[in-house]
Amino acid sequence: MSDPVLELTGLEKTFNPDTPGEIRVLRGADLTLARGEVVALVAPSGSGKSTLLHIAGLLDGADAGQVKINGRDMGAQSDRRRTETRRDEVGFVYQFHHLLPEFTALENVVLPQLAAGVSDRKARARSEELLTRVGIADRASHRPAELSGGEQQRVAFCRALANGPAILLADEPTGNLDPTTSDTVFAALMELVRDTGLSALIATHNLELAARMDRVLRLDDGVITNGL
Ligand SMILES: Nc1ncnc2c1ncn2[C@@H]1O[C@H](COP(=O)(O)OP(=O)(O)OP(=O)(O)O)[C@@H](O)[C@H]1O
Repeated sequence: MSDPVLELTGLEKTFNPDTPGEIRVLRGADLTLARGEVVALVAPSGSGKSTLLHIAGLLDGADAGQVKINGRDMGAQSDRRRTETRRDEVGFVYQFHHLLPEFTALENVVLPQLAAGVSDRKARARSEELLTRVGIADRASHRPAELSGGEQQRVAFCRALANGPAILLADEPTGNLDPTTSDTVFAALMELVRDTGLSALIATHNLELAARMDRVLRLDDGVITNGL
């Protein structure tokens, strides 16, 4: 595959090893995401989607296997470099928005940029632009509790893209929304992803949404296979 942004090779992960509660979640999972590609990851509940996304996004480590981001083997990097990669090159969206309740929508998008060393003025301008693109610029000064579920999730998309990552990892990004809202919010996410040329790995139970992506992968029995 030409110019992969994310390469997962032979990932293995076992929780509670050598105990009666041992769960072998990943058993040699391989996955490659090309630049600009949007891939659906479909899997039964409990099969390890979140585990795989956490490892891909450097939030958790694998027992074996390799994670390469933009061609760099993450296992060979220092902790500091891995933290910077997670902050600057990977965006996350979860089923629940995880916005900071005491900050406004705009501030929630500004904060990760300040943490990355962007000036306040630039961070605000970028945040306003992102919120405009997902159609909620008029909600910029609202706190999360004053936003609908769909609006909260749109803010979470903007936050994930705030630092201009190369890769978006999304774990059931519209799984918490009613079907109609899920549809429009998902369309907003896809537009944002396509406009920015992002590569995205999006876990979903929703086969209709999965069918709108470039490729569908399945996670079953700890390995990745093609198709539904
Ligand atoms: N930290 C942990 N300690 C022990 N077991 C865990 C841990 N995290 C996940 N598991 C177990 O590993 C398996 C895979 O979990 P994971 O959350 O990755 O699944 P999932 O496919 O994302 O599920 P869902 O679609 O229901 O969110 C589950 O059986 C889960 O209980």
